[in-house]
Amino acid sequence: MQYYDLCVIGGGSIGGIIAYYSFRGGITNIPVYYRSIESVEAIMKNGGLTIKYGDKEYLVPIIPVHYTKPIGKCRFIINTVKAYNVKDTINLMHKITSEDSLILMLQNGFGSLELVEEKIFNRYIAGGVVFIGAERINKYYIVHHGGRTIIAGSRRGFTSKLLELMNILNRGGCDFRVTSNIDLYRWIKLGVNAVINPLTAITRSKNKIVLTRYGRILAEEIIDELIIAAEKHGFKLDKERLLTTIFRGSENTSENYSSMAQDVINNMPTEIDYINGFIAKHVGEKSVNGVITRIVHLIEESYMKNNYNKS
Ligand SMILES: NC(=O)C1=CN([C@@H]2O[C@H](COP(=O)(O)OP(=O)(O)OC[C@H]3O[C@@H](n4cnc5c(N)ncnc54)[C@H](OP(=O)(O)O)[C@@H]3O)[C@@H](O)[C@H]2O)C=CC1
Ligand SMILES: CC(C)(CO)C(=O)C(=O)O
Repeated sequence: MQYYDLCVIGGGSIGGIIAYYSFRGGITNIPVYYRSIESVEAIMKNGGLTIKYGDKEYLVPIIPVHYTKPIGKCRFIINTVKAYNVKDTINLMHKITSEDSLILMLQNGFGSLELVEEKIFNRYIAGGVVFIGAERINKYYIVHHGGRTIIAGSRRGFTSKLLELMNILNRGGCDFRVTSNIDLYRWIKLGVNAVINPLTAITRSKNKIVLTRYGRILAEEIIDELIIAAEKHGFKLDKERLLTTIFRGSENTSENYSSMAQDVINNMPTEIDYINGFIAKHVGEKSVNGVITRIVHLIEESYMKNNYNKS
């Protein structure tokens, strides 16, 4: 059985950026798993992933693999598929891990980490929040639009494996940090995504739309409800600090189309249920977050002609 140091499941925008930092951090053989044969073939033809960062392009020589044909076990597995695809990767994660492996889930919103914690035992599992803007231009070409911080932590207790992963990614230029309170950061990141993602998706705009007058008004309305939801889970968030984080996030990634805006532009399903829909479940369906969730679902319905199976 072949052993790899690090594997990525889902080599889209964020998975590609993780492969880039890992490669620069000294990991040379990186299997990256994809859902479609088209992605595997396009990346093989290109000789790897091309990452544009600033005005430079880097070729990252990954090993593209279809998710139904695993090629070996991995010490670190970084899962960067969309939240609604996580359930399809559970089997793969079982196959490519051993009891010594660490799985890091990097999806936005709530639900993905919980699902993996529920389904996978005898493995180290961690969650992380990503403050990076990345855009997938085509199957093999990804643009890094700014930000370089990832905060990760395990809800099953401290593991030094996360520090090992931190060393690799830090060497590669990523500001990867480890926390003992990952849920606090997941709530803060939920605030960032609950504002930036639907506002950019509805308007099909770059992240800087949030910095406009109505962007700021809506941000406050969304965040007021998020604070109530967080309190129900025992987290007291400060509104002004949260808004500062959100607006700074929009500035740092101002030229990025959020992952949800990219979904809408590409006629794909969105993660709205894991983000604003999750907040609405706590504060009522008639809330601002409830309305935003329904508007984004309406937009999805306008282009989803049964050509993609979300279930
Ligand atoms: N884009 C961004 O700027 C940011 C995104 N995030 C979060 O990161 C996560 C990933 O988003 P993003 O990178 O934008 O997503 P993308 O849509 O760009 O990429 C998703 C990737 O997952 C692959 N995939 C889907 N199903 C499977 C499967 N069953 N097995 C293996 N691979 C699979 C797809 O394969 P294929 O190519 O074959 O379709 C694709 O390569 C999301 O939760 C998002 O919210 C967080 C911060 C910033
Ligand atoms: C950080 C941000 C807002 C970057 O665009 C993101 O998480 C996303 O696009 O999903």
